[in-house]
Amino acid sequence: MNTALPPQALVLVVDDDTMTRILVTEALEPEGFRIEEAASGLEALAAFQRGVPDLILLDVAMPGMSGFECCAQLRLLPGGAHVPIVVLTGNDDDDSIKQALEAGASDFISKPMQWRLLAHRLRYLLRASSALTELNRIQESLSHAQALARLGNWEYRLADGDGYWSPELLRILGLDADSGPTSFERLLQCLPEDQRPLLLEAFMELHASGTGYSLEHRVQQQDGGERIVFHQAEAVREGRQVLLMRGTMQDITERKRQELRIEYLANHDALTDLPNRQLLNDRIGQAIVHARRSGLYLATLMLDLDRFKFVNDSYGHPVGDALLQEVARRLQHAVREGDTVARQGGDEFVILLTDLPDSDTAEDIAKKVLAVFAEPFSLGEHTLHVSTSIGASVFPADGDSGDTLLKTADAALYSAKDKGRNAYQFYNHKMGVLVEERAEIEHALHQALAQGELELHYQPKVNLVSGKIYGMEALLRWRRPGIGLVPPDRFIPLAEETGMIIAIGEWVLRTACAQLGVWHAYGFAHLTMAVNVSARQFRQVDMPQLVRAVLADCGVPAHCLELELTESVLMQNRDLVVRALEQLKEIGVTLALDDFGTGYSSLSYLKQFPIDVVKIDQSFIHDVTDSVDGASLTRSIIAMAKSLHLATVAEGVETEGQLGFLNTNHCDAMQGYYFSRPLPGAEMDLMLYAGTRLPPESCHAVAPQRVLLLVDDEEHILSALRRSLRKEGYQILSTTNAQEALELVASHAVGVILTDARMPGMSGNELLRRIKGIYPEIVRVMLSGYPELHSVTAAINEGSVYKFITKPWDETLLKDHLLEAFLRFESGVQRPPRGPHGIEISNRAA
Ligand SMILES: Nc1nc2c(ncn2[C@@H]2O[C@H](COP(=O)(O)O[C@H]3[C@@H](O)[C@H](n4cnc5c(=O)[nH]c(N)nc54)O[C@@H]3COP(=O)(O)O)[C@@H](O)[C@H]2O)c(=O)[nH]1
Repeated sequence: MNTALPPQALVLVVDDDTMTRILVTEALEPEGFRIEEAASGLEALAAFQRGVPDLILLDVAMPGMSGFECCAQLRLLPGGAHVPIVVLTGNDDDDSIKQALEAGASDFISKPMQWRLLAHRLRYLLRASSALTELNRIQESLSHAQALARLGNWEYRLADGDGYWSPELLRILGLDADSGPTSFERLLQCLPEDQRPLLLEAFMELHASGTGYSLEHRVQQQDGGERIVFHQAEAVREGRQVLLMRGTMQDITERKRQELRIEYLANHDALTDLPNRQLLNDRIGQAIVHARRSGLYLATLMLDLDRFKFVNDSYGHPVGDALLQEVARRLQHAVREGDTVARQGGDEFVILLTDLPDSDTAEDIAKKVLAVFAEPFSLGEHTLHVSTSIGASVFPADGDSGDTLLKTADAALYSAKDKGRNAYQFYNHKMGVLVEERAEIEHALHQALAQGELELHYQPKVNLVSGKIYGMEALLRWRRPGIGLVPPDRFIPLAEETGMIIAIGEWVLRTACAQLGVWHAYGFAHLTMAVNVSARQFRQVDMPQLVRAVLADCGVPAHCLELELTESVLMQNRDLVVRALEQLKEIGVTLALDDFGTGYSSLSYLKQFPIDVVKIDQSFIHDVTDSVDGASLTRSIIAMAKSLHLATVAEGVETEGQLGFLNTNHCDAMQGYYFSRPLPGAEMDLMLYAGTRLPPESCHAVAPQRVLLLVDDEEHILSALRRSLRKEGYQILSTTNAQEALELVASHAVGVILTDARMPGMSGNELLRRIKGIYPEIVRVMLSGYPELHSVTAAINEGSVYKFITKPWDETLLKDHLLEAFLRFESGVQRPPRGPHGIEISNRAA
């Protein structure tokens, strides 16, 4: 404790008697004090406000303001509360002493004073005051520290039963300082009844033997609130006798809450609040023990939502999350309270059914769970129809541990998915064989890359105008020791699932580019190489960076590398994929969309990605010669791709008929067994050196250009239209004169005519009527500032107009409508106008 005296302490001497002031000064100054004098109470107050002294000597009997009054007022001044004030009283004047102490005096000195001792007395008082100030400071600091640590303390003296509770202890107990005795009995009453025996026993032991205690218990505050405290106590003994007991009590409510929350989160899924995998495993373990004892059954139903990825990708993650929450809610309602619905992660849920009388009951519940999905899900503005697949396993038949029950349910889930969506499947032994087979392939595949068992075969792609090989597709094979050549379908899905596709995919890219580099070096510098990229590679690998590195390592120009992506690549995390594809385009790589037609393929969808090539899936090509649908779908895909300036490659061409169809419809390139199967690099060398190609009669001429005729009597309209359409790749003819339009149609292979309605000489209606009569295949579009009903109905009645576009036109829609008109022209079908009265006026989306 710092109780050093101030050097040259300042003493304010307040006395109306000049002689007393002089004598005090004479006695104190030689002892090192500084003196300030005041002859009245008012002077004293003024002097105090000029500078706070270290001590005040104050006469009580003064005219005007008395010493008592002055003392009381000094105490109220800033800094006045703790200054020692010593009053000067008459000898044995008990009343004055009492009155002065009540007014706030610290001490008194009776007159006549003993001048010799005065300095000693004042020094002692100054030291005591300094010690008191320091004590107050420490007390305050301790209180702050206790409040900060939420830790209070108590003491209990056995001799007199007196005790002390710190302010923080009172706060923890929810009590006021003056709300009663600080006894142990009262402390005990602060605990809820069920907790009291715990503390009582510990306290008795402390009292009897001095053994300290550490307890966690609850306390009940007066307002009903409860806190959790960590309570420690010890005894101070003299010999065997306990003199004092003291303890601390720390409020650990928040920490406890957080611990409980952490424990909860460790066992629950944050999105749905359902038990997570860890808690589920625990529950299955307990349920197995219980089922063994009771002889009852239990079942695990493993659910995987059908096409959940599509929901996430199409509507965004917030909708996906809301769907998972709603599924969790419905599943909980569908089962009994004692059953567990858990979320394994992603869109996978597991239901643990306990206390089943037989395994048929599990089947009934599986049906009930499927029915839960019958009702569409209303998620904000979206209404979604979602189904699930369920794989089920039953204890004890399908597994006697949590792990095996989940594995067998998972195998059954695979089979349920295979059956199609919205189905359940119980585990059976055959699935077990498949599971083992998978495990074995997985193990062997791990070795395959390191042991050089993977190889690439190359399938040529042929240009259908020149008939020449212009590129290759690299196709992976696994030469498995003792088994032979394993096709990729048998192991790529597994490699995808396990993540091995990352290393394998990089090996494929490097090997294919290295082979391309060799072919370029041997004079086949025009060749391109297509490499398949899986969805997981795109998700987990920085593809642009990898491609850049591989191209640099192999010395292959970027435009010669083509990456084949499936729609599953595009459908995941759309923004990320678009960014990566744009970077790949910047590098100069060609991007092809593989297996087109099998997924969600649509025109608008294709427009979103920087794709260069569309590969028409072999299932369509297979059908072109013997199915009307196959033929018309393939024709539409080719026309649609052309309209987007994308090249088309037909996959899986096996027959001359298929090739003929592709030529007739101006497909750009083909690939398939008709020309060559995929071959090892060395065999492909021979084919390249031999210059193998399609004969000219198996090829077609360059596709004719689309010819558009614009007719309007106003030249500025024509030039605005030409400007709007200049990048669409059309051959544009234009005229201000309807008669000349007829001549242009006669001399050019016009596909679509776009004409103004009102023109001098011959109206647009008349012009189109004549064109329809002579060239019915030309698609006729009217551009009119006056969509008057009579001219529209006349044109419709005659079937002479395919579409109306009103002036002023929306540029994007104009392009879309003309493109649609050309597609119609190319498919050879003139569709009648539509709408409630057969009218279609198209300056807005039709
Ligand atoms: N992520 C990766 N996927 C790859 C890789 N290598 C191949 N694959 C994919 O595996 C699938 C099966 O490929 P594969 O067994 O090689 O079959 C290809 C051709 O052999 C086959 N094909 C070619 N022409 C014909 C034909 O005339 N008839 C017929 N029945 N089949 C034919 O088609 C497959 C072409 O594949 P693609 O052009 O990619 O669609 C397949 O999906 C491959 O993509 C790899 O390294 N990584």
